[in-house]
Amino acid sequence: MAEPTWTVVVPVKRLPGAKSRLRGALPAVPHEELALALAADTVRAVLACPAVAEILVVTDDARAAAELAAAGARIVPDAPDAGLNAAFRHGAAAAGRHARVAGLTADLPALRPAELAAALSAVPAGPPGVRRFVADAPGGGTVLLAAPAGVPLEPRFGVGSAAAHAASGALPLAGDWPSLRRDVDTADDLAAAARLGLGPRTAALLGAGAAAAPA
Ligand SMILES: Nc1nc2c(ncn2[C@@H]2O[C@H](COP(=O)(O)OP(=O)(O)OP(=O)(O)O)[C@@H](O)[C@H]2O)c(=O)[nH]1
Ligand SMILES: C=C(OP(=O)(O)O)C(=O)O
Repeated sequence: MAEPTWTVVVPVKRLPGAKSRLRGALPAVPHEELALALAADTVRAVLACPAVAEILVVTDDARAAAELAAAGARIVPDAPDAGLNAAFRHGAAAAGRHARVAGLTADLPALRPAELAAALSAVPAGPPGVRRFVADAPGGGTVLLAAPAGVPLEPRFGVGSAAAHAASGALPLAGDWPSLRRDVDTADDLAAAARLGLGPRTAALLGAGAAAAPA
């Protein structure tokens, strides 16, 4: 059984500008509803993960902040307002020096708490203090970056981030965690996530045709 030792930092962009590659994927659904649903299902799964002590959502979006705080997240204003890596660093700083911090993207609507727990449990607790990352399903991006206590997160998310994290000394975690690796950037990604089983907020938007994840 995983111990609740991790602080997970999840950045959420202001909804009107978020998930721009997904705009129009569900023509009947306002885009901001979809972006918020992806984040809400991600946060819900993190909160249900037995390895997680606290979730910090870094956002300046008032609507996302209200909903995710009500769900149980601690909201950290995106004071740097300088993109996702600055938001990750800011959240990690708010977590404190003694926390084990993991950064997670907010676009994982199929995430299963047990897969997140398995990935976090695969991070060695002791020396030498190397950061670990989980690449996304295509392999080029990153969904999770974890640092041992006292080690800076040093996030390098963005295009080609898996290679950037490796080049910065982080090691990949190799587990078979399909729901963790399934980030949603495009309509095809959303269909792939639906095949895995979506969380309830995103499933409701897709309608009765989408498979809901088991509780
Ligand atoms: N707080 C904060 N979060 C961000 C920022 N930029 C991206 N994010 C979040 O970082 C994560 C990964 O970002 P992307 O997958 O590139 O998401 P995106 O920028 O919303 O999507 P696109 O517009 O399609 O590039 C998502 O959880 C975003 O909400 C930012 O400037 N501030
Ligand atoms: C943020 C990332 O990319 P994407 O926008 O493709 O999810 C990443 O993989 O680091």
